[in-house]
Amino acid sequence: MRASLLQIRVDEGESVDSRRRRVTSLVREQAGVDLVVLPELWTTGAFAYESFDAEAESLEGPTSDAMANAASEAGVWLHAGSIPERAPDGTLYNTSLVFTPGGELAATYRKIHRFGFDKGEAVLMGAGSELVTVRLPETTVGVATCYDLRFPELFRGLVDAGAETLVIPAGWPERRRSHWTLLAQARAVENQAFVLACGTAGTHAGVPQAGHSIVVDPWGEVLAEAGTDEEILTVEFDPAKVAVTREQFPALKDRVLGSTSTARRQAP
Ligand SMILES: O=C(O)CCC(=O)C(=O)O
Repeated sequence: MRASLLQIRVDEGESVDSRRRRVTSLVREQAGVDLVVLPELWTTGAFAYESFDAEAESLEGPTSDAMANAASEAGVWLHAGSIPERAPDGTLYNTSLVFTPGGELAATYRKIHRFGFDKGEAVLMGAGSELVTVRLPETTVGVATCYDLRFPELFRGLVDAGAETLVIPAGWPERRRSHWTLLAQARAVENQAFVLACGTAGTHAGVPQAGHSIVVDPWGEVLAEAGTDEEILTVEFDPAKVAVTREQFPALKDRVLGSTSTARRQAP
């Protein structure tokens, strides 16, 4: 299976419209790969909080339209990263869009863990609540977004739902790049799954982006890693390696869920 991660440069020197046109062309040029992945909130930038409201769109908005057309023109599965979605009730969500090679919207995922603590995305957007997997011909993809990477229980839920390849669009800051790489490898090792994590390049809202999009195999080996600037990272991988790894080193079968009942019995 071949995948291209499009590590898009997101900075204020380029308008949202111009970036949307540029990214649409880049997706069209990926004909021949099976899966294309874009980063989180690449229209606005993940830290451009003040533009979320103005640039929010519905699931039938300009980004969704452009991505549907680009996916069908290229004939690829497209994880189009995420958009600031305005839901019918007015709530904003950080919503990922996955398109089939025919350009149909196969799945949406509203980011569950919002970043910012008591500001930014955490107060401007609503939280998703549903785990999402998508069946591709070669593999079952589990989707998560950026800050979700820090929450291993979400990924265990995706594995329980059948995920073999974990796709994670992000707008991860340069300041915590070491966490990004470490956590991507950790999620791959502990879940014995491929991890395809696609970040952004550039600087927006004063936050330099880490870049370093990364593809990790179920043994934790890094198959490909981008630099810091805009880059297309194309990688070939064998989805069958997930079953082989899980069979040869069946750690997932040894999961034991802890219980608090023992501790309660021992309490005075
Ligand atoms: O967890 C981090 O360090 C970065 C998360 C983030 O930037 C995001 O979710 O947008």
